[in-house]
Amino acid sequence: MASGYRNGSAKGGVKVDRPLSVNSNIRSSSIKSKPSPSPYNSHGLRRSSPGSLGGSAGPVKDDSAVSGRVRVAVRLRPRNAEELVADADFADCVELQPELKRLKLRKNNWDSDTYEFDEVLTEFASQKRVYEVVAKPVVESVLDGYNGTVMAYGQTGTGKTFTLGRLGEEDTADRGIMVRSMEDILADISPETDSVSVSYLQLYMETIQDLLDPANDNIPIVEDPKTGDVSLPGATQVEIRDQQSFVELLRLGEAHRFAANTKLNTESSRSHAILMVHVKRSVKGRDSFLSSDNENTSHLVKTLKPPLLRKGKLVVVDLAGSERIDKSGSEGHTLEEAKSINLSLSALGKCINALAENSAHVPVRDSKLTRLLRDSFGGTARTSLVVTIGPSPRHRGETASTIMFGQRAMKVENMVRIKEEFDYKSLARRLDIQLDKLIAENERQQKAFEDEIGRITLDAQNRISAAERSHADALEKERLKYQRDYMESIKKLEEQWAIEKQKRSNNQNGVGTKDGCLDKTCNGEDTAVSISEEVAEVKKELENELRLKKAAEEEVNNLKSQLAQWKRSEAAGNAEIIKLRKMLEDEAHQKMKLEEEITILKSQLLQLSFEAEETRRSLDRGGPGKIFNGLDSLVTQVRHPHARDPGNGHKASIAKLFEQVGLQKILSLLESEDADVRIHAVKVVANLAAEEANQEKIVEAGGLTSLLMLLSSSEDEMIRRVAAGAIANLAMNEKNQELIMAQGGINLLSMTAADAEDPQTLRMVAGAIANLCGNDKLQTKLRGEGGIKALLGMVRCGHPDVLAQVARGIANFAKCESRASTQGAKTGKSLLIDDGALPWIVQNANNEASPIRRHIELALCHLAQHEVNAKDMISGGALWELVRISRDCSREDIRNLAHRTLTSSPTFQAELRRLRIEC
Ligand SMILES: Nc1ncnc2c1ncn2[C@@H]1O[C@H](COP(=O)(O)OP(=O)(O)OP(=O)(O)O)[C@@H](O)[C@H]1O
Repeated sequence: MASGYRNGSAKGGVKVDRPLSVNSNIRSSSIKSKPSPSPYNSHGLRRSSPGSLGGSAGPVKDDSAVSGRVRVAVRLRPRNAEELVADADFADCVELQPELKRLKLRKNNWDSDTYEFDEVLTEFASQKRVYEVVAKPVVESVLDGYNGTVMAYGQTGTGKTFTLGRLGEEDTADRGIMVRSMEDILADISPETDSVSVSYLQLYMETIQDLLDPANDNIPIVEDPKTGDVSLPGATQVEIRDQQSFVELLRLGEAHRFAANTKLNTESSRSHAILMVHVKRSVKGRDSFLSSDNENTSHLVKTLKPPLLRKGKLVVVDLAGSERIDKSGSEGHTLEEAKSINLSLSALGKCINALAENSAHVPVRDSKLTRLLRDSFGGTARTSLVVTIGPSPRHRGETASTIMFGQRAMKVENMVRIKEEFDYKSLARRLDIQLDKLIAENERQQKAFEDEIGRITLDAQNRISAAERSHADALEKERLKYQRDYMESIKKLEEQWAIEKQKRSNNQNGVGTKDGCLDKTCNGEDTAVSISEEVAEVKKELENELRLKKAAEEEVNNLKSQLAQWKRSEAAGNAEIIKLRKMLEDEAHQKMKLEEEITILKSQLLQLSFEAEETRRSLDRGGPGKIFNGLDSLVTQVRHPHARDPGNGHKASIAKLFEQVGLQKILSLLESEDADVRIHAVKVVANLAAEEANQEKIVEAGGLTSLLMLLSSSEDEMIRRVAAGAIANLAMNEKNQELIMAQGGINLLSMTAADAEDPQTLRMVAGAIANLCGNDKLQTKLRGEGGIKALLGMVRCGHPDVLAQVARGIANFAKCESRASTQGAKTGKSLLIDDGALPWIVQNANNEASPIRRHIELALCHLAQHEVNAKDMISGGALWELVRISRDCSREDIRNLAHRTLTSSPTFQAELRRLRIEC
């Protein structure tokens, strides 16, 4: 409202309290002038009567706001019974000059102030006239799509409710503005395209209550920050279809309104009542282009525009009475009510003053009343105010204050604006109907088309069958004709033959005349010759026919065999296609399997490259043989106590020792009585075992067995540590791995692991087991003999070197398992999971030591490649780690592997979807 109020200007040039002499006869009288006509001093209404507040009407442009001053009428109530008695000896405090639209407020018997209003309604003014001048122009505006307000202000008991809310059920002449407004609205709208709905509320003690649903008693005011429009979406809105239901609603609302019996009014309203009438109208004429009868759909689409919807809102406000608390005799709760009413009315007064004076600040937020009326004063609505006054000189002060309120309100300029918007809903509805029609039409055409095709096909088929039939008939006729001709010619020939035969026998019987005999004989011979020629010819023809028939039969047979062959080859072709298709499917299947294998091989390659890198780093640092670095000097001390040969001489001296002493001898020293010698011997063996070239010889010579013996029998931890280191070196070779397992190595290593405290011993043991974990054939045995548990048991020491070996062992094991699962050699979930490795894996998946982290990341990827592990991994929290690896792992290849693994597993995918995690 603040902006709305601020926009108000005093264009009307209202001069308040500036005395203006209008009649020299009236001494000391003064006129409080009516504002000079503003260029926009009309309501801009087409239908308002000349007597309306609107005055001369001018059209309002649809799309722009125009200035519209608040119109104010004053209405005087007739003396009531009490006043007729109490004020019998006194003149009224006001004198009205309706024709001049002036009101004189008596100061005393000889002096008065004169005020001009837009309309002055005497105590004799009918309700009809009051409606027509105060409200009708506003109602018409609302019907045109503007917001409008009609409000009554005045001292309690002066006729506000009488003016606005009278239902007029006993005497229709008494109908007030609310009832008459709805009558006009319902008469003007079209029920097919327009709608009217109402809300009825009261503002009581700063809370807004629904008069149509009193339980709804704390309705918030919602202000659109863009448009400044105020609405009460929490209020009940009832659609009105007829006047009777509206009157019922008003009666219902009135029954819920707070009222009290005060000294000044037995039925005094203690709340501000607000009736909101929402009028929605479709603007005709603009949407004719949407006619669904239009056959030409392209034309329809080209001209498609949404229809316009005009949304006018009429707000009728029956304010609670302004009153002097002492006069109204309010006390207790009624006193509180009175204070609240006065507070809100005074907030309204302040806002109107600020607007009238074009003040920069309008205190609109001081009360709910002013917030509700922000559009009515200084906003976009057409506003008409009726100030009601009583005649009693005893209430002159209140009457004067009401008049001043009205005078100031006359200075408030609103910028009235039409509320018009595109009716997309209606457009959508229409388009839906249009679309349905088009679809139905399309279906109809489609059906007609299909019917036509069917008809043509049937017709063609009939014609073909008819042609085939007539062709067959013709052929048959032809055949019969030829057959008949043939039979006839045979018959003729036979007859001829019989005649000739007869003739000949006759001739033979007539022998006696020599010449005649001779002649006859001669003739008979000629005839016989010609007949036999003819017979020969017929025979020839017959043979020819038979040959042709045979040829035709052969042709038919030939065609038949061709057809059979063609059918055979078609069947063969189909079989070939099926075969090829099957091959194609097999190929696709094979390809898929190969792709899977490639993925696994890639992951294994990754593992191997990682291990190679680790080994290289380890070698750079001194490697697993680091603890043996001192051996050279130790051996030298045993064998050559004075020698000092560090660095490069180390390997050379061991090799020399190997050559000089011989392997058997060195190995036998492992069982020496002398503990020192045993220590040095085991170190020498360990050093030799670090060289791949020596490993086979050591094993062949029984070195592995001796080293394993040392693990089980030696009390000395150093010996056990070095022996374990040597075994770890030997365990790098696949053949040795099997031997170690066969000789119960895993048990011995497990026992050593369980007893040892020294991290370096544990590191050696873990390294040995980790190497064994990398052997595909030993998986089940290693696990069965407790290898995984031994490995996991060593994590208790917490030393990063030990943890790195454990992680390597787990990664090796997971890799082998993954390989076995892919090849179908293993079903069921991972033995690592069965042995409880998952929690440690998950816990260390993000270990800050990169060797541990990398091994575990790889182990997780291997485990995740098999759907059978997915559920345990999810419940164990491994999914989060996989997601982390797929996002954050610094190694792109591992990152990609994790991502591939996650996206190819349906179980992981389902869980990720459930958790709404993008991967
Ligand atoms: N113009 C009028 N002609 C006849 N009677 C009237 C007129 N105006 C008011 N009255 C009567 O005066 C009394 C008080 O009127 P009304 O209740 O409308 O006053 P109000 O201003 O609404 O009072 P409040 O503010 O206390 O609610 C009613 O009995 C009403 O019938």
